[in-house]
Amino acid sequence: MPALLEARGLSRSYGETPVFSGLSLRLAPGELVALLGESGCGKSTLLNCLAGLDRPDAGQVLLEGIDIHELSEPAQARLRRERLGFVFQAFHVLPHLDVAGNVGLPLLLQGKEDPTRLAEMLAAVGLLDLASRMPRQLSGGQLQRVAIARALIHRPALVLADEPTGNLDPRHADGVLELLRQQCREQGAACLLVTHSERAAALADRRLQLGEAGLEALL
Ligand SMILES: Nc1ncnc2c1ncn2[C@@H]1O[C@H](COP(=O)(O)OP(=O)(O)OP(=O)(O)O)[C@@H](O)[C@H]1O
Repeated sequence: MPALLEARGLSRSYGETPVFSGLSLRLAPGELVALLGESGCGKSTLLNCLAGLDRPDAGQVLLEGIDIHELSEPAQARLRRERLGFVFQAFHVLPHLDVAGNVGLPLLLQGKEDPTRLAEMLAAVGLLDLASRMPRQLSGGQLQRVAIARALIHRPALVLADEPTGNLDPRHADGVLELLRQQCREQGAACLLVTHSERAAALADRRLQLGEAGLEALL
């Protein structure tokens, strides 16, 4: 099967300090892959390079066959807006928009507002009753669920999620994992999920470990 996402020979350093070098990775459509590794090993840096939010020092990232780092800035931004769902570790919820405004933003930016889809996503993460709340009035777990719903509402081909269940109780964590699985199963999306949770990793189709030896498959 052709890869939905393919990274070849990715390297990234901060100054003289390498974070990783020569990493290669393939995600097929419909796959949910867990990315594990100790704190500070470079998981977020890798996700940022895969999303085009950070530039690797060497290597290529192909999303649906397109080398994203070769695109102009506006073309890259458009590709991210349309094909990518990114769940940031720090949420990056916009403080001046309410819950519905944040979750609906990807559709608004594409000129494809869809109140039915918005209600469906809010319900899926248990935030329908909080649709008009402002972010400052939300708990950490609620903010995390806003970030998940916003990442999935436009049915992205690729989901990159940085510890999306880190702030959630087991019930909500299971709900979020089920949503990610559904996105893979029903939309053929590929999902790379950074997690420290055994429970989340156990639900993935494959597990990869990032460490000093690079990316290794875990059985
Ligand atoms: N802007 C930066 N300048 C210098 N070093 C950085 C910068 N950002 C990250 N680092 C370093 O790069 C390494 C990888 O960081 P990264 O955030 O990718 O790790 P991580 O595996 O996601 O960690 P965690 O599991 O704690 O979130 C760390 O040692 C970190 O200190």
